[in-house]
Amino acid sequence: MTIEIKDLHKNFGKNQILKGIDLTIDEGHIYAILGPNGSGKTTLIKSILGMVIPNKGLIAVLDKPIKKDWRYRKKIDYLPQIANFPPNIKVKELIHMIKDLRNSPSAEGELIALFGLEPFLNKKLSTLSGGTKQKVNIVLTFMFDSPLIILDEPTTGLDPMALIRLKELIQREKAQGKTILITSHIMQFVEEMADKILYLLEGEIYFKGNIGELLEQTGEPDFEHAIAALTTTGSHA
Ligand SMILES: Nc1ncnc2c1ncn2[C@@H]1O[C@H](COP(=O)(O)OP(=O)(O)OP(=O)(O)O)[C@@H](O)[C@H]1O
Repeated sequence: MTIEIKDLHKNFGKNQILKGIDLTIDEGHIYAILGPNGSGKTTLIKSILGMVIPNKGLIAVLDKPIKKDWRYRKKIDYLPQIANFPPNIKVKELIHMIKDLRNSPSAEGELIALFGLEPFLNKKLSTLSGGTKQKVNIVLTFMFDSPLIILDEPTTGLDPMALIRLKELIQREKAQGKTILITSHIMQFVEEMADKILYLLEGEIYFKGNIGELLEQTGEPDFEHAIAALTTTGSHA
């Protein structure tokens, strides 16, 4: 398996966000991490990345516990929900900076062409539109060749053409046997991309399974209504 999580707890002050998450993420699948706003999706992702330190529990990535050993991070490509890069640097400078930091082979040229970013390479980040910034972030995420890819709200601000490109890119990575975790509130995107659904509610994994199982369990006619039904009624999976 790629990731194993046991009894993971995270509090922010008195706020219990994750209340005992047990989860196995298998290689070669696309997992959607779903749940209402504030349910802890980003907290779970950041725990896997070592950016949030759990209060209790164990996380192992690629068969190694992540505690006190940060080298595993080189095996993960991460697209954050909100990327905070210095506004005054140019797109090509940012790409070079990230390449230098990672010091791994990268394939940014093809991705720049795929998302039509050539005209923006000499522009400062602060002058870009939201969607163009997101395309730059996608290039930064996909230009390395890591076995695990984590995408937090990857579709934000993308136009239809860029969305099609992103979907092709994700499928291509999956076909190479990579493991991909995605959070998104766009149910059509999730339905098209994910083969496993994880639904977080009140600090626990409330549902885990594929879309067929979700429809069967909720008795709803389609995916969007099934997810909505999990929030309001439903029973533990
Ligand atoms: N650093 C922090 N300090 C205090 N509280 C935090 C911190 N990070 C997250 N939280 C709280 O933890 C809860 C879960 O946040 P998180 O961002 O994980 O939710 P989410 O499921 O990703 O939400 P969304 O769908 O809105 O992106 C929220 O109530 C949030 O306010």
